[in-house]
Formats: sequence, C-alpha cells, structure tokens
Amino acid sequence: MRSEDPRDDRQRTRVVIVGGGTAGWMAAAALIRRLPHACSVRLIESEDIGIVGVGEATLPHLRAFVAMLGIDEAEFMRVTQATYKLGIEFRDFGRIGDAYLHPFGNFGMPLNGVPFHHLWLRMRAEGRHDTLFDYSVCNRMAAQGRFASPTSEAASLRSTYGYAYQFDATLFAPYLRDYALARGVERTEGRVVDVTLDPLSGDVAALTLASGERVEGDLFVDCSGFRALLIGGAIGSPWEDWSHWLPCDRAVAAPCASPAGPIEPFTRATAMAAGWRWRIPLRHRVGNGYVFSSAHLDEDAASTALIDALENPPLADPRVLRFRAGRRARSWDRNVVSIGLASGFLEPLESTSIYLAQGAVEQLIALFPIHGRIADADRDEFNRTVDLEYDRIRDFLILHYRATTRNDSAFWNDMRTMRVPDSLAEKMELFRQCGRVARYTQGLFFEPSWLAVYLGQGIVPRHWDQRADAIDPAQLGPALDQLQAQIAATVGAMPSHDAALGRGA
Ligand SMILES: Cc1cc2nc3c(=O)[nH]c(=O)nc-3n(C[C@H](O)[C@H](O)[C@H](O)COP(=O)(O)OP(=O)(O)OC[C@H]3O[C@@H](n4cnc5c(N)ncnc54)[C@H](O)[C@@H]3O)c2cc1C
Repeated sequence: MRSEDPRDDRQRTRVVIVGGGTAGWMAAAALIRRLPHACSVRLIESEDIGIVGVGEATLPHLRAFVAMLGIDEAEFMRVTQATYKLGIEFRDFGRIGDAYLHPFGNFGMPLNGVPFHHLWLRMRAEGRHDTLFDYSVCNRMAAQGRFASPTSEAASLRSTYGYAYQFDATLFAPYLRDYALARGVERTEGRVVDVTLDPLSGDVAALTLASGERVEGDLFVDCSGFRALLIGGAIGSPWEDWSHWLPCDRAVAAPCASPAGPIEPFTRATAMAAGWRWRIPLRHRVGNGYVFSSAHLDEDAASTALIDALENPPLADPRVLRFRAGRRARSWDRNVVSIGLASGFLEPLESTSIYLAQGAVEQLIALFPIHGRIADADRDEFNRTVDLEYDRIRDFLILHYRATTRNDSAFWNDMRTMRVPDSLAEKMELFRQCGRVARYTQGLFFEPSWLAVYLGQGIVPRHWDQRADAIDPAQLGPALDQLQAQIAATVGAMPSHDAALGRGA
C-alpha cells in the first residue's frame, strides 16, 4: 500500500555503514531514529573479522544518547551488565602512593561569584589542611560506595554531579543492532573486499563484498575500526600521528571474576612502569587491561604484569591490542565519514572513544546532506568540531603524564621531561600562575576536570584569584566547614551503589 506521507516521496540518501562494532551500530541506530525520512541505512559487518570488544568505561554524555534513542535506562543497564560510574580514580600518577578521583562533578560552589577553588586556595594558605576533593559530592559518593541519581534543582548539592555507565562492550553493539534492525536498518553479513571510486569525483561509488555483491550508496560511513578501510585505505585521508606525545601503543586485556563485596561505582587507572592499568567493575565481572608503550616493555612482560596485578585469576587468556595515537587530518573526506576507531585513537585513559564516536554521529545527523548533496561547508564544519574534540582530549591526556614527579622507570622519565604541545604548555602556565583554567564552551573537559588532574597530581598555583581576598577568612572557614557537613549529610542519605543496582540492601 502506498504511503500517504508526502515525506516518503522524497529521495532518501542511501547511507552505507561499514562495520558493526560500537561505532557502526551507534551510527545506524541514531540515523534511523533521527532521520527516518531522509535516509536509508544499510550496515555491512563481518563476523569473521569481529569487533574490538573493549571499551567498557564511558562518559556521562552517553546517557543523552540512550535517552535520545528512547531506550529505558534500567533495561539498558541490565542487558549490558552495566554499573554506575562517578569518575576515574587515578593511582600513582603524580607520585607512587598518590590517589585522586577525577569526578563527574563540581568542587564546592562559587561564593560571591568567586570560583570555589580560589576560595579553597586562599584558605589553604591560611593553614587549612583539607583538599579540594573534600568538596566534591562525587568524591564522597565514590569513597563510600553510594549512588543516587542527580536532581535538577540548582540549589541542591545533588545537582552538582553526573554519572556514566561501565558496561560490557561485547553486549552494547548487539543491543543497538537489535534496536536498529527493528526500525528498518538493513544488515548484510559479509566482508568488503574491494572499493570502487568514481573516476571523476574520487568519491566512493560502490563496495564489493566477498560474495561478489556490489553495494552502491550516496554516503559511506567508515566504522571499520583500526582497518580504516574507506577513509584510510580507499580515500587515503592523511593520518596525523601523535605517538611522540602519547607513546602507549599496546594494551593487553583480561577480565577477571568480581571480588566479594560491593561493586565500586568508579573506574580505576593505576600507573605502571611503562603505562597504566585499567580496572572497570561490571555487574558480572571486572574488566582489566594494561596500556603500555612497546618501546619500553614487551608484550609478554606486560601480560605477566597485568596477570600479577589482578585480584582474581583471569577469565580468559590476555588479549593484545595494537594501536597508534592520532587522528585523520579529515574525518569526513569526499563522501566518506569516519566514525570510531577508523577516525582516530586516543588511549582510554579518560574513557573518551565512545564519546568521540557519539559526538561524530550527532554532528553527522546535524549536518546531514540535504537530498544527498554533500556541501563543502557542512563537511568543513564537521571536521572542525571533530578536530577540536580530539585536540582538547589529546592535551588533557598528555597532562596526566607530564604532571608527574615519577623517576622510577625509563617510561616515566621520558614522560616527565617531554616537550608538550604549545596549546597545553600555555594552559599549564595559566594554571601555575594563578589557578586559572582556560575557558571554552565546546568540547570535553571543563574546569573541574582540569582542576582534578592539576591538583590531584601536585600542581599547585602560585597565587589565587584576588577576588577571594575580599571575603573575610573568619567567615570563609565556617562556610567551608558547613559545606563539608552538608556534603556528608547529602551523601550519607544515599543508598549504596549495590542497592541502586538492585543487588540487595
Ligand atoms: C585497549 C582499548 C581500550 C578501550 N577502552 C575504552 C573505554 O574504556 N571507553 C571508551 O569509550 N572506549 C574505549 N576504547 C575504544 C572503543 O573500544 C572503541 O571506540 C569502540 O569499540 C568502537 O570501535 P569501532 O566500532 O570503531 O571498531 P571495531 O569494534 O573494531 O569494529 C569494526 C567493525 O568493522 C568491521 N570490518 C572491518 N573490516 C571489514 C571488512 N573488510 N568488511 C566488513 N566489515 C569489516 C568488523 O567486522 C567490525 O564489525 C578502547 C579501545 C582499546 C583499543
């Protein structure tokens, strides 16, 4: 029966996605949900090749993605064995023995328009002994293993934090696949063996599968992972290499059984001799991996170091993953948009990869070609925002390595003394001088994130904002005491993380 809806007569852009990992199915699910009348979506994936299957810690933004798809959060968390994540605890980064939480939330509350950390810096100079982290609701929740959803009442301390998920990456893509298939995405199981370019435009015209089938499209989304089949292989969009700043190029991963006791609502990153180790607690197991520099440690030694550090025997043999830090010079080139690992890679120190894929999917939807015609201006805007995200995250990750006093291994000596990008050197100097944090409105990692890493790793500014001097310390001290008491009461009234997950009282 012919549809009465006039939008059905419009010419739909034929989108062909290559790759059915997290990135591919995120793109497919979102495109079919948001642009059902503007595009048809076909996804090609190869079970023989498989997916990366790691990527278990996320950022709070993913909640908006789940909500945008109209998915019930509780069901989503149950199916993907998800736990709540309040931030990342960094151990041994600034110095061996140090630990701090990079929380998904603010520190304190501004007073008379003065950012809280300046008030705290001033009181510290007056002899106060606490840390900025004592003024984070998230920090206290994580320390006590509690969880309650934030509220939107601006006056409430429960509006000062967010949360993300930690989930089983091997369950996330299949969940999105079922969602997308139910809404009309066409899936083809098969391996792409050849790519035909249009001789005039240089655009991708068609893909050839191992079965011999030819697949044509208007817009190709490269989600083929590290292979970067279209954006790298066929189109040859240049790669910007950042491994001189971020030399970690391997990871060895092995899950283990959960220890007895409550599940912690945060990810842990522990610095190791040649990199760092992640620990991500899920409902049914713990995800672990050692991200390291192969110039400083070989794969066997990294596997042994990881296994030795596990709290329980591994549930599978350690798996080695190889990568390079960097990104495509143009994530969207001709009629190929790369999303996920095909577009770039930054080590998972701050769990940013899925966020980057989500951002790229959202930008693609916002800049989607009208009637299949790709405008240069849209493509440029897409690339501008993707580059901005990558560059910001790159600097933030480098800070974790540069802000160290560790001199116990060749790796840490190299990291401590490396020359950082000018964009980061300027930010660090700005903070060192007077506790100021470079401000921006787009991209990831705002003031609290930078504060957490600077102060958590021992960079203390020489001065504070002079507006803090206008407040009488005799009033400020009791105000800070009161704030800490309010945080303690707020968190004390929350259920345990286990209870929030429905794992008993
Ligand atoms: C060690 C490590 C740890 C990570 N940890 C995190 C984390 O904690 N948080 C986070 O946000 N991210 C993390 N990531 C990144 C995260 O895993 C990826 O962003 C995410 O899995 C997306 O991967 P992808 O879909 O781009 O690629 P993949 O999962 O590799 O999928 C590629 C797809 O392309 C298909 N394919 C490839 N070639 C062909 C072909 N010729 N024909 C047909 N199909 C083909 C494959 O079959 C597969 O379906 C981590 C990554 C690594 C390496």
